[in-house]
Amino acid sequence: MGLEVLNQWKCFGGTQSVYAHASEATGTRMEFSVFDPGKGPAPVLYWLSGLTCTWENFTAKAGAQRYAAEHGLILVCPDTSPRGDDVPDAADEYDFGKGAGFYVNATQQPWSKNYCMYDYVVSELPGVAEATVETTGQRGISGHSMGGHGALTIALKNPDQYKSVSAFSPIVAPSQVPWGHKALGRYLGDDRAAWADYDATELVVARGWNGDILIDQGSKDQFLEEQLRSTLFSDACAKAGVTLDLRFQEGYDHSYYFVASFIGEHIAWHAARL
Ligand SMILES: N[C@@H](CCC(=O)N[C@@H](CS)C(=O)NCC(=O)O)C(=O)O
Repeated sequence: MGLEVLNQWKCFGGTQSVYAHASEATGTRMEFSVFDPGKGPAPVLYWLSGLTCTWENFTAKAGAQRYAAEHGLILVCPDTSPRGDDVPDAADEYDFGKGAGFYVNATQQPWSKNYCMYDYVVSELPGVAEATVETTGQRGISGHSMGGHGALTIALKNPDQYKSVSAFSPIVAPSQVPWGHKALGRYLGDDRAAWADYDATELVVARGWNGDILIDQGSKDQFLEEQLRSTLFSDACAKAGVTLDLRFQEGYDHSYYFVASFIGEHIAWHAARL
């Protein structure tokens, strides 16, 4: 399967690339970005973005390349859903359909044909993205909001594949918040047992985590109380005996200004563990 180079820029001594390919998991053309510091084999940090995003939000707004170059990490950022005219969507809803794949494998019609973002990120993207760079074989994962949910659930379910996990403003308990009720209910159906397999708060108790976890959460995040509810996850980690550093950052909101303010610390944190 061919890889199309959509763009390449020199950036902090390395290369920022954007690629497209035909995905087997989603049955669509998928785009993703890769930053390579270009100094030989490096670990890979996967970044999963939030609602309404593509690979571009993090790549253009977070300012992560400076720190990735400094610490010698490759960055890979996928899209947040399948795209294309033939892909079902909920056009008037920012929190469902395109731009809102929730990193699950949908089981319900009409979503199940294309909305297989879990398989895409876990089983297909690493092979495709890592063929463009030289890696050490080590992988970490992080993300923002819906992407924080993706990072936590994917790491907890695949500890052999991801050695480090962190998140910004993550959805930690989709089974208990409106964004999650809507997305999991429609992608997975009414059976709440199926939701538990994509719920970090449930997964950390069921599976544990052999390492520590870092979460940054803005205290003035407009979604904190209704949708994010970070302390549900810190309570679950305490119960599971998992070390979580949940940092409430005073005065910060949900935006990429917040992500940009702390991404350097997350990259250093991952680099120390990979
Ligand atoms: N008010 C936003 C709600 C969605 C939102 O805040 N999305 C976050 C992730 S949950 C984001 O990163 N948006 C894109 C950006 O800030 O670049 C909208 O409707 O676009």
